[in-house]
Amino acid sequence: MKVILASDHAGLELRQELVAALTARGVAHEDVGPVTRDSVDYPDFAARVSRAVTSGEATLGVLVCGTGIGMSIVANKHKGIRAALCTTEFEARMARAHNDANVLCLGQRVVGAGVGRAILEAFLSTAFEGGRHERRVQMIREAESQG
Ligand SMILES: O=C(CO)[C@H](O)[C@H](O)[C@H](O)COP(=O)(O)O
Repeated sequence: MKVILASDHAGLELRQELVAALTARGVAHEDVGPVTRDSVDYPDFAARVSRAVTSGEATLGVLVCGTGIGMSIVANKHKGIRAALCTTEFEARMARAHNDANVLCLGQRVVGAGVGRAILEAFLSTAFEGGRHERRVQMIREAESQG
């Protein structure tokens, strides 16, 4: 498994916390920035992570902005991306187990570092359940193809 992470300026510190957590846990990851708190535009970073996931360069993506909303809107415009904006561990588990979400979005202005780390842990440690959920995820793919 390889995780790719990005943020905008409003998510930089939480992203750095998550990178440190992945390093401590020994999870392969790539941090694609930004490196300073200078104001940047979240669509650029959401696109970078989304393309890495859809191309197979990374298994899962993590995007952090102020609320996580902008990142999730952009990521979900990318075909093959199922981005989940999560504020609780439960949502993160369900996003993986039921929706096979492949991008986790977090808001640094919404959740603290401890909760953010716990959400990431839940997201990474939960497998897609398949079964009835596979049929529904397939319906999402079909909806994407229909435009
Ligand atoms: O897209 C967002 C809100 O839906 C993100 O939270 C951004 O990080 C936020 O809009 C950035 O705001 P700023 O005033 O430019 O710091």
